[in-house]
Amino acid sequence: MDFEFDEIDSKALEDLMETVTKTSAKSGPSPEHLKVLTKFFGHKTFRPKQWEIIFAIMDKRDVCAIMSTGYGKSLCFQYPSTFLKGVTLVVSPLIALMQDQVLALTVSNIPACLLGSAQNEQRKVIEDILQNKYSIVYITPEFCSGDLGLELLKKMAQQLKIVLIAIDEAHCISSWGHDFRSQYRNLGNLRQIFPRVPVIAVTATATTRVRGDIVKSLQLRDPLIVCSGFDRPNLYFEVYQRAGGGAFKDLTKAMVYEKSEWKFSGPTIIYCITRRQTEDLCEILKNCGVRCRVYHAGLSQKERQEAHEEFVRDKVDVIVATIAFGMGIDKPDIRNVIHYGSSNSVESYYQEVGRAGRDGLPARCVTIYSSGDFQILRNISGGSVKKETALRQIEDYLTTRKCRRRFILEFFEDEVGEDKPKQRCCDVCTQKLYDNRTDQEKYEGLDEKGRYDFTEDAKKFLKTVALFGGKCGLTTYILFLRGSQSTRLTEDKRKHPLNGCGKDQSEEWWKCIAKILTAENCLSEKNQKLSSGFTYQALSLTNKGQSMINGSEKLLIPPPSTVLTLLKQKPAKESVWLTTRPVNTPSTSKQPENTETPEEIEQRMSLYRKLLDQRTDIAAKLDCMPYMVASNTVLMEMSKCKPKTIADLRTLNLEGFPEAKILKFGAAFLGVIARQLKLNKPKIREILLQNPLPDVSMTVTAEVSCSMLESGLTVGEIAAKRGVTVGTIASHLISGIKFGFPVKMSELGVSEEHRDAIIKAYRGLVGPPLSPVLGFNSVRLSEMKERCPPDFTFDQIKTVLAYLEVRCHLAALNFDYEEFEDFNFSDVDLKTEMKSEEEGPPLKREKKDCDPCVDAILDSPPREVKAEPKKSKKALPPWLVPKKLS
Ligand SMILES: Nc1ncnc2c1ncn2[C@@H]1O[C@H](COP(=O)(O)OP(=O)(O)OP(=O)(O)O)[C@@H](O)[C@H]1O
Repeated sequence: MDFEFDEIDSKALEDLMETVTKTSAKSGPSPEHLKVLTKFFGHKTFRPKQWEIIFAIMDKRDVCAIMSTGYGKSLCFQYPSTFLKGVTLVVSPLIALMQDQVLALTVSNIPACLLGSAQNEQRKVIEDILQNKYSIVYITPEFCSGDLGLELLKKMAQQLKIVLIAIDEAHCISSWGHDFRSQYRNLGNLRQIFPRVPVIAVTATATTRVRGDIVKSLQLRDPLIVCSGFDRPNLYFEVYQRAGGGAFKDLTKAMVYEKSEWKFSGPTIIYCITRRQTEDLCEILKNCGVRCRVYHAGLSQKERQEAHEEFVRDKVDVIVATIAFGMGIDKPDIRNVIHYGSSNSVESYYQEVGRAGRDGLPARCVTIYSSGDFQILRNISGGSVKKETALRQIEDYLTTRKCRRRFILEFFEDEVGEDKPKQRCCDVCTQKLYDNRTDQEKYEGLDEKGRYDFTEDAKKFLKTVALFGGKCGLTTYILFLRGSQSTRLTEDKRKHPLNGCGKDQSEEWWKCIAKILTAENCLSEKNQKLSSGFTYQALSLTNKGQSMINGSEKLLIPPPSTVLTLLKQKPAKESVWLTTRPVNTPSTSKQPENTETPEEIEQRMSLYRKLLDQRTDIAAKLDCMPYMVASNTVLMEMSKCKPKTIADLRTLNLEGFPEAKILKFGAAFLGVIARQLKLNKPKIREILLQNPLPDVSMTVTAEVSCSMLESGLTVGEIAAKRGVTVGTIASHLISGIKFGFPVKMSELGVSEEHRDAIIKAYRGLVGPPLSPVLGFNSVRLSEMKERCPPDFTFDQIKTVLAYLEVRCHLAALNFDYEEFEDFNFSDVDLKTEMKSEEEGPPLKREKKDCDPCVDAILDSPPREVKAEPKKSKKALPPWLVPKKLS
């Protein structure tokens, strides 16, 4: 194996192992365990269940772990081989998933490989495995049970130190599970091949029945059963009904409004019910400038792969998909999972939203549905009793008025805590926390008992059903009620006086009325099959419904939650602050106060975006996913702390950014930070463009020479390349100085001695205090030349004067001048000078702080001038006041 944990030699390791087995799981990991964890995985601590599991494995005990998505199951089976310096064999059902994991491990310098049945370099990989080159070997269940696989496994058992057998997605073993794979059934023979090696079975979902099946099939011996629970505290659940203003408007509920644009707050999956819906929605989003792709089973394998790749590589922000987009999405930073249309069961829903926020950061799970979705789902699923029950359960979830998290946890028979609204939990809790008004205080049209009078609308609906003889479905009745002139209605119905009697209410409203009437036993549903095979539900009158049409009985009931959301809301009292956005929800937990100014935040975000770009470049070069290089959190932290050296990076101890990544990618990120820090200072060229020196111009040819100098050529080389004299190039560069090109004085043959002497000569000629901006152009060069030593050239004199001119101009504009190294002095010096003018004699300055150029100016005897009126504390000394400030 070519990875080493060099601080531990093998003797020490044996001693350590003894200590490990003697240590109890409760006493927690030792410093050595944590050292390995940080070095290879970049984590500071184990999550509680992780350590329990890892301890059991190292104690040679079998484990069956049921841990929620994103809990960190992989670490449980990846860690033991790095710590024990052995090999772990992982059986996993999906090649794509294994490829991702192998890539991620390789990036972190943990040697890993993958063996599948249909693989090109099988022989080479097998050779390398047997030469102990890999710490983690991924293998498909099919390969495992083939002849070649069995032979390899036996050799591995004889020749290598196998420390663990891991069965990932272990629910595939059970026909009771939702993804049964027959090849998983044969995995029990691993026990015979590796009798003394501990086995771990991991899955995110397993009922008690499936769990029993796993233990039995894999022949686990007295396994430690660990269940992390189903709760995903970082997920925020929200549900909205489609409002009828178009799909984009609906989706804005799941978006954020930033800089006059609606955006998704990060990588997003939008699930739709049908392929057609995915395509329509994708088109709408594309037209609104969202980078998105569609994914469904009707696309070719290549198209699906491309869409998947573009999403995981951050080339598109949104994937609009059917549930075909599922297993094998390892992307940890998905910020939103949106169901545009209801899911078909609570199980599928929770599995789908489980793909959000696997990195542990907040993520949103938003459902935007319409009651019509259930009919579409019924048509797709065929309407078995099991499917019908599943649909009822998800509908209950969508319409519940209790905490949605609680609903889910109760559904999975998981532990539920106290029944009170919580922060950052779901839209229902948020509503309760921030708006504790009763329904009648909140919505219009409710009586003091919170009831709504549906009598009039109920009668309209029932009359419509009667008119159609109870033979039609909901859609037809609603078309009629809302005054449609569609040819789906016969002419007599289009012209009927009742046509349009309910046009002042929305489609969604009428769907709710139908539901209420069904629940009240006034309507009955019956499945009808058309000759085309399509089924629909006909709604007909019951006796109770019939008698309600002409009776005086009122339908005065508390409205179901679906209706409430359609009622007009009364304005909230000022003190009631309403939000359903988790990101905006204030937390009572202690949050560090952000003391950044808006400019600082903008700078940090600009750096963050550049770090993201750098990550994309690195990932493209390595052909891996960006999140494998560094997580968003790591980059966010870098943009906050702005490390300057590799040592700084190490000190930051960034979660999930281990030593291997620091060494591989640290320099690239540090480069971005260094560039940004410099860039944050306004570029002198930009300042001079906006506030040009008076009476200066620059030719195109001069610009070319300046650019060539910037590209690294010397003055001589530029002259040779352009076929002109050095003097010509010098004149180009001198004009460039006045436009902010950072030409070094030394490049034009000006030493510090030259500079000081020229400034002295200038001062002698013009006299203090200098008014450089006014003075430079009027200076006679021949006079200057006479005042300088004879070997000084005109170009040297012009260079220093050009610098002095820019320098003073910038000082007047209150900019600093770090780009002009030769004239680099801090603002403190200038301010000191300003202060001295305003408040008395200048402070004695330490020589090392002073810029010789400025000293030369400042040290000259004062000249009497008419004092300029003081404008502000920041007023400049008169000699620095430019002619014109734009
Ligand atoms: N001890 C830890 N400390 C901090 N982060 C961790 C720790 N263990 C795992 N993680 C992080 O948690 C995230 C999810 O880990 P992992 O992919 O192993 O989850 P999982 O349980 O296998 O999820 P899934 O069911 O989706 O496959 C990863 O970003 C991983 O780096």
